[in-house]
Parts: sequence; structure tokens; C-alpha cells
Amino acid sequence: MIEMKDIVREGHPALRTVATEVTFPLSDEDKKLCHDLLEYIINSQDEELSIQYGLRPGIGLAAPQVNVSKRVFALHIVEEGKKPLSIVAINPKIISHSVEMTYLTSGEGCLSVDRDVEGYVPRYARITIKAFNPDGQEYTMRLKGLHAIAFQHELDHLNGVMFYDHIDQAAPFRDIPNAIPFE
Ligand SMILES: O=C(O)C[C@@H](Cc1ccccc1)[C@H](O)SCc1ccccc1
Ligand code: NI
Repeated sequence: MIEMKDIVREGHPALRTVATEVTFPLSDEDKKLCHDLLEYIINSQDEELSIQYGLRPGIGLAAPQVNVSKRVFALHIVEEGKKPLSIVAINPKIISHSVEMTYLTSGEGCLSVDRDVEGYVPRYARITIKAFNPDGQEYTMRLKGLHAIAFQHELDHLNGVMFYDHIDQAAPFRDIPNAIPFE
């Protein structure tokens, strides 16, 4: 299982590298990677396991964050009264997006960043994505809200982008044009 010691921190070159597409059928190693990424996020959201293993809670984790430069990430988002999102996205792409933007009013964090970086991170409010699951089946989804934000955060990791790259350092909390805040 992945633990915090396996997660690389800012400054590590893997976080600034454009990751490589995965080929199908998946190797046993890639199948284990997909399993382990999703397992970490689920474990990190379990009160007992997160305390027992010292896991920082997360809703997403990308392969480059465990020093594997492959285009794979996992999301596991369970919100009260909303449809849960639990996916492994392989070779993911945003195929269309809204003009409208959004941002988390609390700002963003990252399992690979051991400090608070304040400021609004502009994200597309709604996105249509396509990706492959571990069986090699392509799927398409329309995402909004936290699902869309998290998908964009993880996709950034596959392109060597960190969330704070999007923050306007001159005015971190400046209003973002055409954006609906996400509380
Ligand atoms: O480091 C990662 O990629 C996991 C990120 C994912 C994420 C960050 C900001 C916004 C959306 C997703 C976080 O550690 S997950 C922690 C978290 C939990 C609930 C809501 C937002 C962030
Ligand atoms: Ni991150």
C-alpha cells in the first residue's frame, strides 16, 4: 500500500515532468499502480487507517506523485447527498470545457506540498473528459463542481503543473472573471 513516505514532495523532478501515456493491455505493474493509487485515497479517508498509517487525507492522487511518470490518476470523492465519483483515469483528456470558470474559495492543497499556498486557483466550471479504465475501455464523463476541480488538479500533475502555478501571485484573491466560486 502507498504511504506518505512514497509521495514525492515539491522540488522532486517527477512533479515537473510531462508523464508518458500508458499502453494496453496493462502490465501487472501498471494494474498494481492503478489499484494502489485508488487504495491510498480510500484509506486516507478512513478515520482509523489514516491515523494508523499517518495518511494525509486526499480525494485524488496521480502517478507522478509516487514517482511514476505515467498518465494515470485516481479520484475518490464522496460528498453528502451527491453521486460519488470513484475512478481510475488512464491517458485522461479534457475534450471540451465551459467558458465559465470556478475556484475553491478555500484555495487548493496538494499531498506533494507540505505548506499552505493561499490564493484562488481558476478551473473550468464544467468539463467533458475521456479516459480509459484499467480494462482498456474508454469512457466519457461530464464533470462539474469538486469533481471537475479535482480532475483538473490531477490532470495538471500529469503535465508537470502544480496548483499554485495558476495563482495570480500579484493578487492571489483577486476576483476571477466569469467565475462562480465553489464553497
Ligand atoms: O495532491 C493531490 O493531488 C490531492 C489533492 C487533490 C485536490 C486538491 C485540491 C482540490 C481538489 C483536489 C488534495 O490533497 S485532496 C485534499 C482535498 C480534500 C477535499 C477537498 C479538496 C482537497
Ligand atoms: Ni496535488
